[in-house]
Amino acid sequence: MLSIDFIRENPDAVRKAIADKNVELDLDRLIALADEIKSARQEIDALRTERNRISDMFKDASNEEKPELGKRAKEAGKKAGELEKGLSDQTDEYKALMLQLPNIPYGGAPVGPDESANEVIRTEGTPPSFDFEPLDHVALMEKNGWADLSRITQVSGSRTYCLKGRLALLEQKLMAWALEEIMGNGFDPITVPAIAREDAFIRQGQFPGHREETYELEKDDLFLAGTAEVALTGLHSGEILESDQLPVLYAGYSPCFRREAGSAGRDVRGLLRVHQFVKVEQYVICEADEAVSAKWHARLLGAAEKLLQAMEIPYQVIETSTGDMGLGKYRMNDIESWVPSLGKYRETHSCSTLHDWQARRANLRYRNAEGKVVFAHTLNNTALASPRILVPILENHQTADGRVKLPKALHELMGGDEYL
Ligand SMILES: Nc1ncnc2c1ncn2[C@@H]1O[C@H](COS(=O)(=O)NC(=O)[C@@H](N)CO)[C@@H](O)[C@H]1O
Repeated sequence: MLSIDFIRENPDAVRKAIADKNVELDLDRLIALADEIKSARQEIDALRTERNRISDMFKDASNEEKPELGKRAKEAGKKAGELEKGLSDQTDEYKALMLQLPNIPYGGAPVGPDESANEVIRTEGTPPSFDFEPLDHVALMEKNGWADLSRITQVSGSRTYCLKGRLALLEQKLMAWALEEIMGNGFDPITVPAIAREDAFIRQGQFPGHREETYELEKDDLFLAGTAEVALTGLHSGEILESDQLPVLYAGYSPCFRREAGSAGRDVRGLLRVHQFVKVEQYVICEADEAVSAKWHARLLGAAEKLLQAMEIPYQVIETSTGDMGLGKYRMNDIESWVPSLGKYRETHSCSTLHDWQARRANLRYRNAEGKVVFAHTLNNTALASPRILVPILENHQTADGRVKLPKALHELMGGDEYL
C-alpha cells in the first residue's frame, strides 16, 4: 500500500508504476474517492460540532427557544448520520483500490512485462561438463530408491512426492543447516504455521491478487500459506515496536502449500514445482530508511549465495523486471541455480525489498529516534527451499555410475560419507 499523501504528491510516479507492473487500476477514481471521503468527513465533523454547540446552548435557553434548538440539533445529527452511511460504500471501494496499488519499483529494475525482461547481473560457478550421459533428478532418484513419485499420486494427486532413504534424511539436514547458517547471521529461528487467516494474506500481499493460488480451508475460514512470509508479516501486526527492537530478524521455517493454479503443464516431472514443500525464510523488519533496506537486501542475498557456494551449485543472480517482480516489491533479485537436465538456470531463491508497502498493509510500525510512530520497512528472501534445491544438488554432483558425490559441506552434514 502507498500513503494517499504520497499518491497526491507523486501521481506520475504512481501512474508509471501501475503501467510498468501491468496493473489494471483507475488512479483517477482512487484520488476522486479520497477527495470525496475527505470532504464528506469534514462536513460530518462540522455538523457534529454544530449539533454539540446547539446542545450546549440548550441548558441556558428559554422554553420558547428550546423546541427550535432541539429541531436544529436533531437535523444536524440526522444529516451527519446520512452522510456517514453514504460513506461506507465509498470507503469500501477506496480500500479495495488501495490494496491493488503497486509499490514504486527500483529505478535500476529493467522495465518489461514479465520474466523475459529480467537481466543477469552476475554468474557464479561453472556448469559441469560430464564425460558421460547425465541423468535427470527423477532418473537419479529412481536408480537409487530415493523417492516415490508414482504410487503417491494415487494417494495425493499430481505434483506430490515422497522422498526416501538418504535423500529424505538430506532434506531434513539441509533445513537444519540453513537455519543454523542464518542463525549465525543473527537471525532468530522461528517455526511458523502455514495455517493463517484471510487478514494475514491481505497484510502480506498475497491477497487479493493471488487468492487463486492459495489452498482454502473453507469450514474454518482459514487458508494454507505458500511461504512463512505470511505468518511473519502478521506476527507483529498492530504493534508499535521500539526502535531498539529493530531490526527484527527471523529465520522462519514452515511447510509451504501452493495450488500452482497458473502453472498447468509446467515442470510436471519431478520436484521443481510441487504443491507442498518446506522452506527456511529470511525475514527482516527494519527502520524506514532506504539505505538500511538496501544494506539488508544485500545481506539476505549474500547469505543465500553463501549456501549455494557451499553446495557448489553454479548459479546466476537476476535483476527482476517491473512486470515480473510482483505488486509489492520495490526490488527483487532472484537467484537461479543450474539444472543440467534442462540446460538452464532455474529460480531457487527470491530476495525482495518492499520498503513500507507491506508494513502499511500489516500496520507494522515503530517509534523512530525522534519519537514519531512510523511504518517500518520489510524484506524477505529464501534461505533454502526443498525439494526444488535437491534438483541442482543431485544433477550437478552426479557421477557416471549414477551416484551423487556430495560437496564437502554436505557430506559433513551426512555423517562424513562423501556419497549420498
Ligand atoms: N511450487 C513450488 N514447488 C517447489 N518449490 C517452490 C514452489 N514455489 C516456490 N518454491 C520455492 O520457494 C522459493 C521462494 O518462493 S517465492 O515465491 O519465489 N518467494 C517467496 O516465497 C519469498 N517469501 C521468499 O522466499 C522459490 O525460489 C522456490 O525455490
